[in-house]
Amino acid sequence: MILPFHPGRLPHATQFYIDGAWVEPLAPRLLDVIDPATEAPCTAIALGSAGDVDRAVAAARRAFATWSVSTRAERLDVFERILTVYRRRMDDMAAAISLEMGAPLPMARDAQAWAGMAHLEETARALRDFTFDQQADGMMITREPVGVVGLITPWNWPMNQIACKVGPALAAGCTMVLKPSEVAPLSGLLFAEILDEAGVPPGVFNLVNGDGPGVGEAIARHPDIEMVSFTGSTRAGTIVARLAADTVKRVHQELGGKSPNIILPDADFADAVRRGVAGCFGNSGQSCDAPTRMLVPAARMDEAMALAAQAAAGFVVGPPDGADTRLGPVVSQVQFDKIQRLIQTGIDEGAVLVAGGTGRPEGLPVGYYVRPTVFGRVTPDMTIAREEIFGPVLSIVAYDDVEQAIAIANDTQYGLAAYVQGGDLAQARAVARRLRAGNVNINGAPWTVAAPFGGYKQSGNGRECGEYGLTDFLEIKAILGYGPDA
Ligand SMILES: NC(=O)c1ccc[n+]([C@@H]2O[C@H](COP(=O)([O-])OP(=O)(O)OC[C@H]3O[C@@H](n4cnc5c(N)ncnc54)[C@H](O)[C@@H]3O)[C@@H](O)[C@H]2O)c1
Repeated sequence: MILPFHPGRLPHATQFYIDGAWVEPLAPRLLDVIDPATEAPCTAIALGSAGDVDRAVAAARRAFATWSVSTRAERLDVFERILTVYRRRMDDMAAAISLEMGAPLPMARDAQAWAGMAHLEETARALRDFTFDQQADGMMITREPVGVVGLITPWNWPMNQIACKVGPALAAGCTMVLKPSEVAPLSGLLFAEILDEAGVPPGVFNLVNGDGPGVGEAIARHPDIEMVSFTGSTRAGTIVARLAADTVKRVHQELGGKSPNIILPDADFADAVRRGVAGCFGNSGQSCDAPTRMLVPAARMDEAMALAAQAAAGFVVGPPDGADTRLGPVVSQVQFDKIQRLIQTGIDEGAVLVAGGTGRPEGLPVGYYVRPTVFGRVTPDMTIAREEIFGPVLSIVAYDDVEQAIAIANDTQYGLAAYVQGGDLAQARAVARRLRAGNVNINGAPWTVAAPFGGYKQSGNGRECGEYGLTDFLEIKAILGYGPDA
């Protein structure tokens, strides 16, 4: 059994991890960390400034001289040590994530904290087999670390995102400054403790907490940072890209989504609808790749609405440590208010509410709890079919034929993920190829950490996970002079 996390277990919450040591911020400024289940502060962190970023970048720059030329074996050894400590502290990590962002404890352990470990394992595997040098056509093509990197992460899958950046940066030979989300900073602090105990060389990994304008923007514009890898909203991602342009940084963005889920006419319909509802509501709807637009044949809209409403009723909302809880609170007042506003907009624009609605679920007057909500007869132009809601809110949209389904699916500024359900696998695969998204899942195929993850269009650029993630942290150098007359 996982015990709820006590913030007293994080003795360095108001410090930063720079050059292998816990240090005080240059100018103390505190921010309460709010437990979304109680709406009360559970601890406080320090918010950093551009000066703190300078210190961290200087440490990373010094460490780059040695870490960038470390051997594969030395890096793999560091991964092994990190994983040993991570596995030992897995329950602590799960409890910290549950406290900071509200995930039910079992999910916080078996999905959230687990994902961090799985990405580190997969990155180590990719590193073991990776080809850094290739000789061909009189050249040596060699892949080298891109340099000092800035990593900015969100609150919704906090360790998943941190591991997806820190892992490949380490494997590539980069040194780094991480800024976790200030909304959910406990897991990042715990992760820094893990790397410290694992003996990651000083300066290779640095953590500065802070908000977007104070620390995120200082990272984005810093002249001594060569690349910034950002996961978060499209709004903040574009600010980062603009600020990074002056120093011609490489910018890797993992941004928002509004992913379609096409249920083809020959799918096992009841199963597909139920799976779609579960996919949309998981993590209280706070996943960038959630299938939030369910596309069904027009003739089966009523059936889809009934099945989805029935499925929604099975999602017990409650406190993260509740025995029956499937959905915890959403992360913050800001998110709660945004979701409420968008549910109301769905009603106002004429979508048919078949489950949930505005207000808190019965019996949960405190905490950012949202009613699992399903709208039917949503048209593609409605706000709830276009905007990322980031809560447990499903929109069911009708299509007349498969061509129209594909057109509706692709009619979005986003392109992160897509889903296809169908009996004829060849047809489902053909539809998958026509969807403009970085990940397409057919018939609920099991997820794998080896799958490259990233967006088309305004969902971002670059790819994370495994070998593809590692590649994104490398520069390519051609050394001519390997020909027959060299
Ligand atoms: N594509 C993906 O892989 C992926 C994964 C998870 C989340 N997301 C997206 O993240 C969003 C939710 O996360 P969020 O609310 O934490 O996003 P957010 O953009 O508010 O914050 C993300 C991070 O960016 C920082 N930030 C905010 N403003 C900034 C600025 N001006 N300059 C630099 N940094 C800034 C924040 O402090 C935080 O660390 C959703 O849109 C979701 O789709 C995408």
